[in-house]
Amino acid sequence: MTGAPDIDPLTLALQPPANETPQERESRLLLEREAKKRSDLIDQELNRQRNAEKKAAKPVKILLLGQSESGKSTTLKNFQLINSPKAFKAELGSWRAVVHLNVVRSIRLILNALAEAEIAATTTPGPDDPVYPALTSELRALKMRLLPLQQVEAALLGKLTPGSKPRSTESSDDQQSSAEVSVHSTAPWKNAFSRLMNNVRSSVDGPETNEPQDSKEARQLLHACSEDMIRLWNDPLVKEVLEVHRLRLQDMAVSYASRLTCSVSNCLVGLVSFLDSIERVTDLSYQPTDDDILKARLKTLGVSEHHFTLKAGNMVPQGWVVFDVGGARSLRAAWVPYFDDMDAIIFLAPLSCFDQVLAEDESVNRLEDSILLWKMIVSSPLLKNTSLILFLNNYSSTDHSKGKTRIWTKVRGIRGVLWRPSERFRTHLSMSSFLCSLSKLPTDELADMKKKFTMIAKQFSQEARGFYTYFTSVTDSQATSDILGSVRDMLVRQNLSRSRLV
Ligand SMILES: Nc1nc2c(ncn2[C@@H]2O[C@H](COP(=O)(O)OP(=O)(O)OP(=O)(O)O)[C@@H](O)[C@H]2O)c(=O)[nH]1
Ligand SMILES: [Mg+2]
Repeated sequence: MTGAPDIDPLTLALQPPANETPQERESRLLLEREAKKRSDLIDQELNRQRNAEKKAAKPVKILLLGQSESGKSTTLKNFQLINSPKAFKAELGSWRAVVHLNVVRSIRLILNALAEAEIAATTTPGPDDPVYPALTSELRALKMRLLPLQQVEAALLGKLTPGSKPRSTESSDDQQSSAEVSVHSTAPWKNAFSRLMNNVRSSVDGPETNEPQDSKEARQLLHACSEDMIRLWNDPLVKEVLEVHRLRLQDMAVSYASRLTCSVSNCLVGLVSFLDSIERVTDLSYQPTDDDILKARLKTLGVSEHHFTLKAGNMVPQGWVVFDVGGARSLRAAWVPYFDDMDAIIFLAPLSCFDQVLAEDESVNRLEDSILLWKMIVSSPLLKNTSLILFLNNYSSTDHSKGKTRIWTKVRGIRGVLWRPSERFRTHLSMSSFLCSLSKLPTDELADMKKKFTMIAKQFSQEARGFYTYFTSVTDSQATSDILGSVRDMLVRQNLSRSRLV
């Protein structure tokens, strides 16, 4: 069959007119070239925008690193408080249980020290040994009356990780008695607590009505012991016993003893605030404040991931992911898989660790460990392009009552540390409350500390990268909010400039 040739109408329309003159042809081609140029430019711009959007849509990833008790989880809580306050509030009930565990645990550590004092009274001390004061009959009676609190601790811990034993980095029975409250970050501990306390809604909306019997009993027992706990903590003899206990055990090379010492000293530092607020936190209607939650100690095991949507200035809100890790030595191998693809590391170096040893290894000074850890992180090839944000933490600690923390102030001989506080610094610390004094530390000492970490960052970084330092006190929510605000703005700017939008 024959007919008209099958010509595409669009091709037909685009064909040059049949009677086109050479000048018309010339100007048509010129117009076509210009149109093509414009079209290519538009394509290029669209591609660039697509790539930029792809990059901008990628969440900003931050990894919190540092040794145990350096303040990583406290920094994360600040992120939550600032960026998802509703979720933070919804967890009040869960945190109340953690605060109660903190109180019970610190009381138990004091009772342990009193028990040591009683045992020591039956033996003859060495010529240089600090000697325990004799316990009064009132103190002995107090100790007996507070023993049932151990059941409260066991009950709360038992509910913390249902179906499994509460985790601990320590193993023997004795050590178990001084073990820290810790749960694996993948364990649904908050759900477990919620079930235990059955109060997630009521903690937000009003009084609890449906609390399980065992947890109610635990709270009532805590409330009933409140006066005795206050009396114990305020007894000057107890302070003396704790001071002698610390000095004695510091000089002993017995592993368990040293472990207990550092447990007492390191942990009570974090728990003192609750010992000073026993009446308030054991009240039957107690609801934790934001401040309480920031100070409540719950050791992290494993790595946990937290998602936020943050808005910097008039920018489009952006996804952020913050990773919190367990800082104990045995948990550090789990960090490495997270090194890849991080935008920034926030490293927390605690300033309050000159005279402390690691809870998990009493032969290691905390400051030395922190410096070695910083070196390892700075020189890691996986992190060579990652920005470093250093929080020199505890700089301004105004949140502890004066005097009561004085027992932890003695700076004793530190052998083999990479950075040694000067005589002036040591005198300064030993004269005043350790925690309270940090806000008044000689500025040249702080500058030295900053210089030390900065030098390592410069010396061990394989490539040029962002490096920012802040003096922080992450239990101070206002100050931390300002710092996290500037970290956010800085990372947003950095991300934008990487995606060439600015
Ligand atoms: N006063 C004061 N206490 C702090 C500060 N930072 C942390 N703490 C306390 O120190 C304790 C330990 O803090 P965390 O944030 O749990 O420490 P971490 O680094 O997460 O420790 P791990 O989970 O064991 O790795 C808590 O009781 C905190 O309240 C600070 O800046 N000032
Ligand atoms: Mg933690």
